[in-house]
Amino acid sequence: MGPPIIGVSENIRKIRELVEHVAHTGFNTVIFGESGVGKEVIAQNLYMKSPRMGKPFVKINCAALPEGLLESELFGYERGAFTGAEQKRKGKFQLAHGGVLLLDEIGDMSLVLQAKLLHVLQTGEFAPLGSEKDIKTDTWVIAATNHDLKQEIMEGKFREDLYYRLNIIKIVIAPLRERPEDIPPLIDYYLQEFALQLGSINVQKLDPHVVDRLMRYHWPGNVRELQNVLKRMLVLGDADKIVDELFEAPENLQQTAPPVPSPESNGADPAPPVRGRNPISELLEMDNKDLIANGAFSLKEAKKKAVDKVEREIITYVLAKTDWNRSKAAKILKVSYKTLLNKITELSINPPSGNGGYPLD
Ligand SMILES: Nc1ncnc2c1ncn2[C@@H]1O[C@H](COP(=O)(O)OP(=O)(O)OP(=O)(O)O)[C@@H](O)[C@H]1O
Repeated sequence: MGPPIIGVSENIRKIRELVEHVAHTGFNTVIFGESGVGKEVIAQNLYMKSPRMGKPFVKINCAALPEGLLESELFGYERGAFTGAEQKRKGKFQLAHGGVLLLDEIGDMSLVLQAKLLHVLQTGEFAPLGSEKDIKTDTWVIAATNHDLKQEIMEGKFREDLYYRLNIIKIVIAPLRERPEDIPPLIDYYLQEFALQLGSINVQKLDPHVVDRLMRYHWPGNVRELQNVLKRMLVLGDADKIVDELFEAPENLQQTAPPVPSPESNGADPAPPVRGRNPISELLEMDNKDLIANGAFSLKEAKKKAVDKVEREIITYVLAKTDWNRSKAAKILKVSYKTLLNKITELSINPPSGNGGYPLD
């Protein structure tokens, strides 16, 4: 079964406590959190600490299957229930009987299936497709989602009655970037795990400055992404280069996580900037080393670059909002049409390719 719940943050400590309290109750539970944040681990730990341990733990991803297939996977079917149903087949509710059914990505379930699920939760019974007879099920349903279900209810995409049925216990896992203190223990745990998997006896430790940099990264893929980085480090070595690449990936340039105060600093000292890029080099689109090399940097030059960058961003934003209509954009920006044309040329602002250039305006 899955790993223990690793982490020292307030968020993870509270969740560990909650798991201890909830596991024996079998109350329906919804686990909220971004992808890769550990929703399945929490569900597995709930199961492992419950009296249902040893009975089946069944998982189904509601986002991965089209409605018809998801329905037959959940409830099963009789022979001849639909074209192609040559054999009777048990559904996940039957397979999970006595144990746990994890409904992953519940926010993606269609309204029709939501109604069926609600019925099972209310009555403890369901009928496989093509069957007249109801089957009893004693299944602990744990749902997971990275959607805001309250918002989905407002938009008419998720049933409110189902939400309240499922959501007796609510567990919210914070993204990894909001709990960087969990990164060192996760690193220790997974380096050991992966070293074992690779058959190596010597478990490597990461250099503290590498750990420090990893704590500043914003981890869009959360713990799953951290695992992948650690695997790369074990196989390829050169941890520093791997972290450089992490920060230099184009989608990550603007998104360094806020500095993490070190325990000694009482939060008062700003953390040192990440090597390679910092907010100034970001703004000026230069690497740190170029910034201070051979007189390439002057306040005047820096100011011009920064102003150009801001102007380019604002003008592009307004043009995109006006469907690239320059006279409308000039009015919004309160500059003359001619000034805007000059800026567009000077700053090389073009509509996205495939947009067919500027419309006649
Ligand atoms: N707190 C944690 N302790 C130990 N391992 C963790 C923790 N959080 C996540 N992991 C590990 O990270 C990986 C991704 O976690 P998991 O599959 O539980 O995420 P998820 O939120 O269910 O993702 P998705 O929404 O994409 O299905 C797994 O291998 C899991 O074991």
